[in-house]
Amino acid sequence: MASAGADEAAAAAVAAQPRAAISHVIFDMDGLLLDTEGFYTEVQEKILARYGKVFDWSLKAKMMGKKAAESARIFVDECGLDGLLTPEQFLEERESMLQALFPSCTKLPGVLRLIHHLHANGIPMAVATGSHKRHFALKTQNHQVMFSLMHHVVMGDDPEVKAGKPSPDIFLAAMRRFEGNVEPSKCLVFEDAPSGVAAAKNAGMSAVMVPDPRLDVSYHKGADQVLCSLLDFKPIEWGLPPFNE
Ligand SMILES: O=P(O)(O)OC[C@H](O)CO
Ligand SMILES: [Mg+2]
Repeated sequence: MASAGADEAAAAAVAAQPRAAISHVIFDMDGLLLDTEGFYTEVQEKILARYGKVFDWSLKAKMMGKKAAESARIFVDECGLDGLLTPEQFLEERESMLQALFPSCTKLPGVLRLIHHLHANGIPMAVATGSHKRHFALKTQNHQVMFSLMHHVVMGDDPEVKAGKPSPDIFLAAMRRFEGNVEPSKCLVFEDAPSGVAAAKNAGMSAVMVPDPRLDVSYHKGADQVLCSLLDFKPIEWGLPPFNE
């Protein structure tokens, strides 16, 4: 067993050489802060079952994190539903089911601890979500306090977000809305989706991925760090103030 002295020396070494000198943090929302991805899966499984098809995780990996219209197009194309269902009909069909589910969403493990810690230490935070304004309101209605700690939120239907993730648009817009002149290399993005990790990297930022365990590990590549849960995040590795526990 390592001695207390050895533990302290290891912590000092990590602090002396962080992976990056992060000053600003940007969070994805669905599947990262809020446990909403299961709702999308459930509803999409139901719609696809009507066509005798099964919704699987390779399709999920392509759809998650995207703007609604983009993920609808992927759903129709990948499932071979052209001529049977348009992307617009798909969005309309899933809408009432999603609206009923979103308000009951819960926070994912470790979210509150990390956000309160960063806030207490004066680290500016933002949210960058592919969700549009109407869905954002439904998902966050029971999590207002947490979102009030964000400097700002950028949504998928924001005029500055021309293309959804993996385009860097949303993360660059989030970066520009912080006060001062913030460099991408100083921004750390937390994401659950492969397209979100790619968007962060395309923006020149660091990316910590917290994927669903059902997502194949081949989708982890590109992330600077992959964690099972936000509870495993060690701020000191990124030049951020350490937890006090
Ligand atoms: O993961 P987010 O927060 O970018 O949300 C994207 C979609 O709304 C859900 O996949
Ligand atoms: Mg997400």
